[in-house]
Amino acid sequence: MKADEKKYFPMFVDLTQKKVTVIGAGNIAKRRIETLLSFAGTIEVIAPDACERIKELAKEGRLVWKEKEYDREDLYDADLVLSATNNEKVNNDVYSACKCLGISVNTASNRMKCDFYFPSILQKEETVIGLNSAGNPAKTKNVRKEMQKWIEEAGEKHE
Ligand SMILES: C[C@@]1(CC(=O)O)c2cc3[nH]c(cc4nc(cc5[nH]c(cc(n2)[C@H]1CCC(=O)O)[C@@](C)(CC(=O)O)[C@@H]5CCC(=O)O)C(CC(=O)O)=C4CCC(=O)O)c(CCC(=O)O)c3CC(=O)O
Ligand SMILES: NC(=O)C1=CN([C@@H]2O[C@H](COP(=O)(O)OP(=O)(O)OC[C@H]3O[C@@H](n4cnc5c(N)ncnc54)[C@H](O)[C@@H]3O)[C@@H](O)[C@H]2O)C=CC1
Repeated sequence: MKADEKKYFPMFVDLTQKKVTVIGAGNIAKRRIETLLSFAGTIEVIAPDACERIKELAKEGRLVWKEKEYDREDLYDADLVLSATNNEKVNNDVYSACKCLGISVNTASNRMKCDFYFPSILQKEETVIGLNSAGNPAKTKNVRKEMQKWIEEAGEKHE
């Protein structure tokens, strides 16, 4: 099957007892961590430098930031790995190591190196809507914005 003919199955996964290891602590890592905060048991971030928000979350004890460059050892106790550094070589190494270790991995810089795609998420009470467009993030972002409007409008109608 060609990559652009694939469809991704929306499996709703229990991460509450799992450890998610994020390599990199820039914009993309931050965006994804903000989403994961209410779902994942433990979040560990590996990066020599982190954006302000990630530093703040580390201070608040909501994640663990290891201020260092990535080593393969960082992956050993991970249940799920997100690789989001701005260094393609590092992202590729994280991907290869995870494949050897049997850990599910997402590589933000390369759609071909993902066991799963990171969803766009909408939440209302206990309902979670996860969106994916089989590798078309711009489309997903537009659909998310449209749906957000519908949900807000529907809420207003019921007030
Ligand atoms: C395949 C996928 C794999 C994965 O990473 O999971 C992937 C891959 C890549 N994205 C890239 C670029 C951008 N991605 C976004 C945004 C989002 N990307 C997300 C998911 C995914 N992105 C996965 C499948 C998505 C699907 O099919 O639905 C979202 C849903 C979730 C999230 O990131 O939180 C979030 C929208 C959230 C929302 O707004 O609701 C924006 C826009 C922006 O940032 O504002 C840009 C800028 C340009 C543009 O618009 O295209 C690049 C090139 C990187 C480079 O330049 O090197 C790659 C690499 C590649 O394609 O190989
Ligand atoms: N999938 C997606 O939605 C998108 C993916 N991207 C991809 O994500 C990558 C990251 O983007 P941003 O977060 O904006 O970059 P950024 O420059 O904000 O952050 C990069 C982070 O990687 C860390 N890093 C660099 N070398 C490292 C190493 N050896 N070990 C551990 N951490 C290391 C840095 O300390 C920094 O925290 C981009 O290179 C791009 O390819 C970009 C836009 C959207």
